[in-house]
Amino acid sequence: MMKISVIGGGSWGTALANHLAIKGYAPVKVLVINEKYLKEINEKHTNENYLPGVKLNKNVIATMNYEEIIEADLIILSVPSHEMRNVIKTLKKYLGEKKPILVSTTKGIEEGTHMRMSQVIISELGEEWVERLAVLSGPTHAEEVSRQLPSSCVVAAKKKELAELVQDIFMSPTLRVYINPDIIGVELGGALKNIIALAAGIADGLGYGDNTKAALITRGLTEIARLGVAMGAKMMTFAGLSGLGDLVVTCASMHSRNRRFGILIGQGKTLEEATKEVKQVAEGVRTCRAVYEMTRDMDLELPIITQCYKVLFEGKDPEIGVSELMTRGAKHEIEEVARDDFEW
Ligand SMILES: NC(=O)c1ccc[n+]([C@@H]2O[C@H](COP(=O)([O-])OP(=O)(O)OC[C@H]3O[C@@H](n4cnc5c(N)ncnc54)[C@H](O)[C@@H]3O)[C@@H](O)[C@H]2O)c1
Ligand SMILES: O=P(O)(O)OC[C@H](O)CO
Repeated sequence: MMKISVIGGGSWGTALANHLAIKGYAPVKVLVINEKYLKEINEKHTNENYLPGVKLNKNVIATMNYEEIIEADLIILSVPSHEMRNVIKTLKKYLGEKKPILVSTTKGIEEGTHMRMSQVIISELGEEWVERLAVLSGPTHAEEVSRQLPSSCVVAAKKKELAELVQDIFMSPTLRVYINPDIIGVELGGALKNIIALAAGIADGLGYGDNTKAALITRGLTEIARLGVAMGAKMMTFAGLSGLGDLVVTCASMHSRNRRFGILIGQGKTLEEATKEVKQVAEGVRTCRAVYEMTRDMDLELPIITQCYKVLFEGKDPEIGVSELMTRGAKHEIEEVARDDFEW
């Protein structure tokens, strides 16, 4: 059986390690950066800060040692996007000649470079790693996967054989895994939905209703697809698990850190206050800034993302932001590129 390890002992890394340990992989080593979590996972088999109330499989073993992590045939990356480059730089030092499969589960875009996570990884490790790298994304809150509630996700990789191998490793009666060759679309779906989840949370915080939420989800998906296609993704990927699927779960669930962050902003809290209160990583905040900067000079209409940026980073009153979204010029619902069957 393959040896598996995980870098990032937060909610998602721990939930995935537990999932694979339940499937029979043993041990699944998880890199943590704090003695407290090391002791708690190895002695009590819990990670209360990140997965309250969840009893972990005894084969989930925490370590603070990269030497143990690189012994694996497959390494899962579950760190915040702003830490990915540092993590890969460190990993590279330990890898030497080893070439494990890497599975990125991080949903974000790097600020400054505007790279997707797989691009960050390849830029540090080199092009020869493209065929060793897969991306896993989809509507999978750690709180539910760790309780084995039926969930589904998607794996993208350059080579079909690698996507199928990773599919087989993660697939279980409670986690159904699909494959998709569109790495760009799968990564962007997971990263961009976080911005729309912030916007949905802001609308909730303002006291708006389900109609508002549905409008944000639907028109948010249009923006995700518009930007995604401009960046080389395939349109249909956004109708899948890493697009619509993850967007729905994140905008609707109180598990979502991004949605909870947005609610606090809608209630009038500052960026700093919301960051302190949510504690764990709300990826949409950095991703919103990265996307705003990346697209500022592009001829792309991204009204929800733009208003979200202005509310988060320019102190704009969110009610004014919503009002400006509502009072833009009248529009056709369907994108120009797909309008052939929709003209009068
Ligand atoms: N939580 C979920 O339900 C979920 C589901 C799917 C994908 N994701 C994605 O997975 C990524 C991680 O999310 P999370 O929910 O686990 O976040 P989290 O805040 O719960 O945990 C992040 C973990 O990364 C660790 N970490 C930070 N810097 C590190 C470093 N340099 N080296 C090693 N570890 C480091 C932290 O100590 C923490 O344990 C995010 O991109 C998120 O979008 C999360
Ligand atoms: O808690 P969030 O908002 O980071 O969402 C977690 C996952 O991306 C849901 O699939």
